[in-house]
Amino acid sequence: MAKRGTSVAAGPGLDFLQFNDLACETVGGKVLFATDEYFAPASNLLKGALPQFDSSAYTEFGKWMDGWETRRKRIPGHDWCIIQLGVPGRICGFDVDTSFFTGNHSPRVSIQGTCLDSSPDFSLKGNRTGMAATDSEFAEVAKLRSEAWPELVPLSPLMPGFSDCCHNFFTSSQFPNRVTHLRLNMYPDGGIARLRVLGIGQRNWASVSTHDDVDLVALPNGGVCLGFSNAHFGHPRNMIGLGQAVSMADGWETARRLDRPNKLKVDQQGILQVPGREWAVFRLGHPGTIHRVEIDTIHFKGNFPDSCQVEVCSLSPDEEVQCIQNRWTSGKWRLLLPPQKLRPHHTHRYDEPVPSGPVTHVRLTIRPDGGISRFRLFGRITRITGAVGNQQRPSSRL
Ligand SMILES: NC(=O)NC(NC(N)=O)C(=O)[O-]
Repeated sequence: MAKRGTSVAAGPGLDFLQFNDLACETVGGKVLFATDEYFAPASNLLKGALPQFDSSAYTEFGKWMDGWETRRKRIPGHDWCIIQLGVPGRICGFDVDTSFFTGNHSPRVSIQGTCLDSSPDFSLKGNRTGMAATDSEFAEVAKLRSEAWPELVPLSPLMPGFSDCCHNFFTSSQFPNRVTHLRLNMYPDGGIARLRVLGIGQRNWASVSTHDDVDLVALPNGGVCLGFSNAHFGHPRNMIGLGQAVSMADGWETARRLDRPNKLKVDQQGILQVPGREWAVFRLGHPGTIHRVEIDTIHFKGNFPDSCQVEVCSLSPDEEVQCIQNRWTSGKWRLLLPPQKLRPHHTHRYDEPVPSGPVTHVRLTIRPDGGISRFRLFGRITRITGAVGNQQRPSSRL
């Protein structure tokens, strides 16, 4: 198990904790089956919000807990559930978060995974607190033969959910294949607050034509954040999530920079002249040519950035490794979108960016600081050799 607070390698210089959560309910992840949901339903595992605790909250079944919690087992066997990922992809690691489960946390887990051709047509519905799986649900799930799925995390101990040790990190680098479904096993029973499944989406690009318009940086299309200067209030990966942001927490928000001058000056376009900036770098899901940029400041009203700019480059796998290792201080960046004044709570559409040719990486820079809720890069895929795209990367690298 990887220790809390340490960087967890997912490739040369990469930390899988920065990757996307492919199972979160906000990207369509769902629990299809759970052996038992007596104290709290398994669907809680996939909530986007951080786990909560209310010392005075009880249900008719026992203490209210914000996670998946089964009854104390008095029969042979162990508890498990089947999760359908919202975004199929390569899994680099897991965070099994036991927040607030102390004295009732699951002592051990293992995780299995597979890639199914089609989604099973059954799924748990509604609040299942107080329920165990029925015989017909067991018969349905038996058809998946999930007990034989490859093991991504072997049987491993879990720490209880005290605030200093509630994150149990596991790497999954030994399993390079695309995954659509997981089986989470608790031995023998107990509670887990959240399961974060960290990886990179993998779309089937063979079915996409070079004439189709696609968001090349979107999470389901394989976009991934590979570096950033500041993520104090919200991680930049949130910007490539599905749909419109639900709140400020669903976007990228930096801390206020401390180097903002006492008296502010603007240039002729009304853009603030300040020394400070914040940035985030993404690898596109597929190399492509970008012809439309969207920058959304929805929800950021008193804290939107004054301006932004977008740069692009095309990197080979080795060049990408070098850039990650030197924290993106190098790179062959070209301007895609020159500095633009931004407005609060607004979707900015730029239909005529600088023609750039095929690119693999993008850097969004904001001045001096603030929040962006969504970042979209519409374009067309280009089938080029030698450049980095998730679908073309050797299995030894992400
Ligand atoms: N106090 C508890 O949490 N007890 C039990 N759990 C719930 N949720 O009531 C248990 O022992 O598993």
